[in-house]
Amino acid sequence: MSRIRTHNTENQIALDLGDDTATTAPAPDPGTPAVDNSGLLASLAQTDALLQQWQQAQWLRPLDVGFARLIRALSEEQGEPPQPLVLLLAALVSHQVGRGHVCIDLTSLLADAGSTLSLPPEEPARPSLSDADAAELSQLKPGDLLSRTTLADCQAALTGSLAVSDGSLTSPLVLNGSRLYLRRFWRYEQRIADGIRQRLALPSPLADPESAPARTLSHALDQLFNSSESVDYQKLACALAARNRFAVITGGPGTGKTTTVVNLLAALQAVAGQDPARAGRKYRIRLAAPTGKAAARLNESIGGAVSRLPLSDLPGSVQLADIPTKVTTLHRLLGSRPDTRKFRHHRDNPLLVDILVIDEASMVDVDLMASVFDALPANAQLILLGDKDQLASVDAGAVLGELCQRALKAHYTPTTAQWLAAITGDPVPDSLVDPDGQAMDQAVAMLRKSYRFQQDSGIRALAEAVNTNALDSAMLRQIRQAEFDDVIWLNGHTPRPDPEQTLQQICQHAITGTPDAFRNAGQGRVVNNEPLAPPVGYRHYLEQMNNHDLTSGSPREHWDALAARVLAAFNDFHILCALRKGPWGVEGLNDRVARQLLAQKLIPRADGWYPGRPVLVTGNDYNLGLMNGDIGITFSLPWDKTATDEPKDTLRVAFPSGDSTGGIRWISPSRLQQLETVYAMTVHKSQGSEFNHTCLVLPDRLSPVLTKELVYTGITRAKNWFSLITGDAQVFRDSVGQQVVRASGLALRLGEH
Ligand SMILES: Nc1ncnc2c1ncn2[C@@H]1O[C@H](COP(=O)(O)OP(=O)(O)OP(=O)(O)O)[C@@H](O)[C@H]1O
Repeated sequence: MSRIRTHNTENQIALDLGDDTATTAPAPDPGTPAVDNSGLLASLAQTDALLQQWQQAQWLRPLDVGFARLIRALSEEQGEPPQPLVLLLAALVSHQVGRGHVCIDLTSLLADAGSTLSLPPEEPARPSLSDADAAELSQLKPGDLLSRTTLADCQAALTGSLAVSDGSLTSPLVLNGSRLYLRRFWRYEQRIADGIRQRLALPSPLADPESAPARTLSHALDQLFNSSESVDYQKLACALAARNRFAVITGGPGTGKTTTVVNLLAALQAVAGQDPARAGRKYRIRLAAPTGKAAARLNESIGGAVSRLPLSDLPGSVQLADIPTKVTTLHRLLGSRPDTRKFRHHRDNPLLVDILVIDEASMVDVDLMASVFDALPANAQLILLGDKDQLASVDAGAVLGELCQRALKAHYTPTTAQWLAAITGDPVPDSLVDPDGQAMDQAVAMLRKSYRFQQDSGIRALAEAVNTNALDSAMLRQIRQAEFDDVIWLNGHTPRPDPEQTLQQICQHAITGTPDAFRNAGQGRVVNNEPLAPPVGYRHYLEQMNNHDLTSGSPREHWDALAARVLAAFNDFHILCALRKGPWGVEGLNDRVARQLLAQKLIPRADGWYPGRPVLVTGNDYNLGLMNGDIGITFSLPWDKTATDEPKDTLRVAFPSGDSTGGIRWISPSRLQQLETVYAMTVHKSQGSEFNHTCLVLPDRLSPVLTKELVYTGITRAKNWFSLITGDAQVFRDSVGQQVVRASGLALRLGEH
């Protein structure tokens, strides 16, 4: 039987899923959707009509329907029209990729189509839909259509289709057991799995604990760690990661991921320095993060950690210059080019690197992770750092989460446990040993102790309660009654508050940070032996902005220093939302907060460009050196005066330089293309950031985006103060009960070998 092939590349047929206009397949005549007696769609035309209706109701994207049509057109071109079920599944797998899944798991789909697909969505259908159409839609949900379909039916229809293969052919769809993929995503997953497996199979020169390199490692770790704990998980993570060409170090906020990786790099350089075969040549190390913001944050923390290294105590004459402190974005590292998702570095032009460390790896999607593996030399070491419990990447995949699925119990084999004990001197707890541990388990280390938060920290206790599904009435009472020093639930006593009043309360909170609501009005806290200022709101940075005596004659450095202070002050408070749209979302709250700031005369206007406007960059701009996620603040500067004119103020947006110099880039608003005002941002966008005081706003209705991971990520963005405001108290509790489960086959593939 002949199979559908792509014309030139596999991507052509798999469509560019970022581009809604990518398909040209015509829309066949819509008939009236109907189901036959078996509950299945009777014809291709009816299937198409149904998909079109779902598109009209915004249940599906035009891209999803376009993809199904393309499958039909290509099959018909080859004289074998597909079954209606194949078209339906094609549209649904495309829909799932749009929701962050790498594939669709047919077993879950058939067991509970409604929640697997999140269809119908909880948001109301488009208002333009007529009552009759809406009524019809309500009868034809994917769950109803598939209620009498079995996995065997799906597999038979798919394997009988020209558009589907097991991956050995360049068909647009790939079926692997019960998982159906768009081919492009199947390839990403395969490239990642191959890259990991190949690295895990490489022999390690450290495998024999009695060998010279292993003894050097052990000696270096002893110098780097001097914990009195019975098991030092940081030291254990270093040893494990040193042994493998691929390793993952996961841990919650402040568990010492940065500290651990700096020690690891120092230990590896010590081993390299002692290795006669390398003749003193140290490893070429690069540090990267998925966003500019995450890279900047690591830049800030890594310098300090490197400067504290006891280098003179280490073997191998490790120098400060051997440990990098500059962090770049992954896109920059790989060499992104405008208008293509192909990078400059790939298999045929690999990166010149021996060790690559990626921080905030939970934000890396399958597409980017596959590109990382492509660009790495085969024997280069890859170390992923991140918090497995955070939200997964915005785009498809949850690579870090999947790799860390078994991290809690570790599953180290007795061999690994003995090796770790020999190298670190600490016995591995029995609870972490499993004779049936898989190869991947031997490369994952979890940090288990938070050093950033004090024992009595409410932020830490609340984050842990959310993460472990232990949000009990005692915890709710504690945050309602401000029993912790650092956490408040501003309207926690009101189960269903008046929406308008709550939105006003959010705006007021945004201005002052409501210090009085915190225990002791936020006074008297000491953190790291330093007194901590009470929590603030946005008034704080706006006052900093106006509180200066600079003039048009002031040197540029003074303006830079002012901008740096204002940007730092802006980091002292932030509102995070679960949603983008609506009054509880970023769009509604940005508008409201701006109007409130205007009403209080803290800003001169509430729309367009004005001094004080904070902006979030929403796309990479390599010409300007700005990355998606960068935050800048608009200033009015007296710089453009000419000799004869009156001084004329000019608006410029100040952005941190993004390197470790702490410099400022001043950019004219007219040059900025992709941005939005950022008094409020989504929790998704806030990943990789940290704010002194974080306010999490949850809406008045539950929706599928409100999950445990979202709430946990929101809470852990708070460094010293956390406030919660809810449109409905129950929504907070219910959100924590919902979990993100992203369909993917990566863990399975790695477990198979
Ligand atoms: N073993 C340790 N003993 C004492 N303090 C430590 C230890 N490890 C880390 N710290 C301190 O804890 C704080 C957090 O450490 P670090 O920045 O390495 O954690 P992280 O996991 O990278 O944090 P984040 O969640 O911000 O990414 C730092 O102040 C660091 O100096």
